Amino acid sequence: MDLSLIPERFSVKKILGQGNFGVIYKAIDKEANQPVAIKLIRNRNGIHELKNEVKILTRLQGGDGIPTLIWSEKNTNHYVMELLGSCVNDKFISQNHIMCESNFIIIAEQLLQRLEFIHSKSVIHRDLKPHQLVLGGPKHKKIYLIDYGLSKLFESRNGKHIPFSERRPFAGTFNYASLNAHLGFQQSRRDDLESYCYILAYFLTGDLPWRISQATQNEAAIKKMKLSIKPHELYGNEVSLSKIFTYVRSLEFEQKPDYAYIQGLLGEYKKNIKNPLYRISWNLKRNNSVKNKTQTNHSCRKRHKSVVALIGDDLEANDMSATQVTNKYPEFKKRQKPMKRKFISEAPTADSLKINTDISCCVF
Ligand SMILES: Nc1ncnc2c1ncn2[C@@H]1O[C@H](COP(=O)(O)OP(=O)(O)OP(=O)(O)O)[C@@H](O)[C@H]1O
Repeated sequence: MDLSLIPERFSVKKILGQGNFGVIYKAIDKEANQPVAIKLIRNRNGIHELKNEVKILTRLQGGDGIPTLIWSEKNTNHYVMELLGSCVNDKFISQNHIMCESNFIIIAEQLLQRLEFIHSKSVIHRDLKPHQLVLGGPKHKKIYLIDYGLSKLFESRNGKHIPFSERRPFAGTFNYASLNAHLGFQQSRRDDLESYCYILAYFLTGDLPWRISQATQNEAAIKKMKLSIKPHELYGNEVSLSKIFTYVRSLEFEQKPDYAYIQGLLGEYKKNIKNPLYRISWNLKRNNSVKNKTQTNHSCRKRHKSVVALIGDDLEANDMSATQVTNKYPEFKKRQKPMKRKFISEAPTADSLKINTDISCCVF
């Protein structure tokens, strides 16, 4: 990586995270005497995306859960932003793809607020996925939405919506992209919300219908499944979540989503949570999360119901950690195998996309 253009003011310490386009470093801002994060693109191919990201981030500054931009300059290969904490997806994977219902609803509500905010600034994200949710703020209890490299303005300054068009190059990540994005339609607010629905299904069940089978790890198969997917296949008996998906799928291209309606449906889901917490907590025992999961009659969970129930009992009776649980129940461990994230330095090839469909993809 070419770190030579980073100003003296910043002293680079270590790599925090990597994506398809960039590497994120932790650094110290010597002037402000505070830690920061630097996003550096891997090669010149990413320069357009970096420029776009800085433009969009500038527009979104001040929004809740939006990383603060600290330093940027034209024609350079990096920018500096506020240092955030762990990626929510990494936490989720480290907890064996289990999320307690309190965390689930907090994340669902906060992500909806982030989307409403960015849409109010005429921005669509176009690459929503669990990796783009990072913890930050006081005690790292808030969800930040990151990575605006593929984002786009959907309306002009005077509020005129971009026109609908077809045969658009794909922008996004196959597993979480909307059906319209697969079909090559111009994206709009509704497509961010469809990706939102897939993120919710992933956090709720630990997977997505098209992720479960290795055989379906390619775009054509994912698109085919999304063409015929029914809400219950994503959310089981969670009626309120199914209603969100049905509503989102019914939105017109230019239609402003009714965020309050979606929030209301999340509220219905929330009513059924016993002892909800008001801040994110990754303490499995305290949240009684595995047991909560067994209480929800969901098709994806049903198949593993007996082993999950045993684990729930163990967690309660023996105060076991998640690692102890997975060691004791290899069947569970096998199911909860963490997804591998493959980092590539070049634009993704068809083959690499077949291996890992969580790679962002866009032709500018
Ligand atoms: N401000 C930050 N503070 C701490 N960690 C961060 C920050 N920004 C990003 N990260 C970490 O770096 C990872 C990669 O960041 P990002 O998604 O911006 O890279 P990318 O190359 O654009 O990824 P993609 O492959 O999705 O395009 C994130 O998942 C997160 O874990």
